[in-house]
Amino acid sequence: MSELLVAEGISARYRVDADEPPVRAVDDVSIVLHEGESLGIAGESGCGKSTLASVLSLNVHPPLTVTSGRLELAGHRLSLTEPGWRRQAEAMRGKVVALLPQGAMNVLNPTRRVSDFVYDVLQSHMPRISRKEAVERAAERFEQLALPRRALDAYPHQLSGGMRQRVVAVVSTLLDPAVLIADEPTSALDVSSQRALLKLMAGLLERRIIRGIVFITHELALLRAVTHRVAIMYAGQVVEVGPTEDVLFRSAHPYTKALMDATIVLETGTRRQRIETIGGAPPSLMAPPPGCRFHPRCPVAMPVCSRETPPVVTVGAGRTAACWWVAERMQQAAAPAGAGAAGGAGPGAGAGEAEAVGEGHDTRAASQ
Ligand SMILES: Nc1ncnc2c1ncn2[C@@H]1O[C@H](COP(=O)(O)OP(=O)(O)OP(=O)(O)O)[C@@H](O)[C@H]1O
Repeated sequence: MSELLVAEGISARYRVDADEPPVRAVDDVSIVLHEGESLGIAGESGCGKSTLASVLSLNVHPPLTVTSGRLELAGHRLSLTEPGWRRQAEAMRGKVVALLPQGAMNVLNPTRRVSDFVYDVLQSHMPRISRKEAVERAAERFEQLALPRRALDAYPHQLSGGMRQRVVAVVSTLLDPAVLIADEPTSALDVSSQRALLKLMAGLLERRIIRGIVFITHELALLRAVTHRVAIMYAGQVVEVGPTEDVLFRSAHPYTKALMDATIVLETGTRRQRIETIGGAPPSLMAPPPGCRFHPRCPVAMPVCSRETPPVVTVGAGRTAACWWVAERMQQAAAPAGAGAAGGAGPGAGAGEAEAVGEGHDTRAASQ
């Protein structure tokens, strides 16, 4: 499968106060989106998902800066720290990559019709397009995706929230971007509007209107519905990547397992959530812990985890996890029988496949 988006070693930080260290919101993240694929990005609130969405969609504005990394988007290469990359990014925004942000429906101006919005969007990239052509182009796309053509004549208040969100989603694809970065696009929608938007996004891919989607959410149920593969983030880093069902139901990384077992708790007075099944809270991204950032909360942490950055281990076909504990288990599983494999992966976990971490906790305890 060919690669549509390749992000390598992306680090991005917010510097809000000169007297304080920057917030290292995304730190050395590498991901790949394949042609025709929907890739989910999940993790607790504050783990850097939206920041990564901003970088991947080339929407990087102060106080956010990119400190390292390379991006390849539909054959266009950008080195995000070289002078001139912003100009290049500006030319690609909307045309090569488009962002559907949280609460996108609110971009519609209440005093103007949807058709005015369509014209504004298209005209800003295609100064010569006539209003008639712009509206016709949108109408065709609406029909293709089973949205009523009459929505173009409506003012935003005449449409439901779900319809407004779908309208903005479709308008964001009018310049035929290769990649759509959808950042929590279904948040604040009721269940039936969520379903309709997910169907619309699947339609965009199936009809090859777009060639790939990065779908950001903290709702794990949605990942199953829309994504082929998923990357799990913790404290600004990717900890596990693989096919969605494998990552969610046969998690390799202790954090993914915790996330799957979690009761997500909304913290009073904020829109942040934390996981209740494991103690502690995610670290401050101004001063993340050394080694593995999850080690202070990890039920299977080893001494090395607090000292050294974990290796990225292949745990199956197209699956990786960044974890010392997983690395040790893979090594044990690969060792010949009787060669000190006590406490290694259990039955069914061959050299190329780590077993789900849930059972692994018990196995490891037995080996100590
Ligand atoms: N404009 C900003 N200025 C300073 N820090 C920011 C800003 N936006 C985000 N951050 C910080 O960057 C870190 C990552 O935030 P980000 O919004 O990317 O996470 P997230 O996983 O998308 O969270 P959520 O699910 O709540 O949107 C957090 O520590 C957050 O407080």
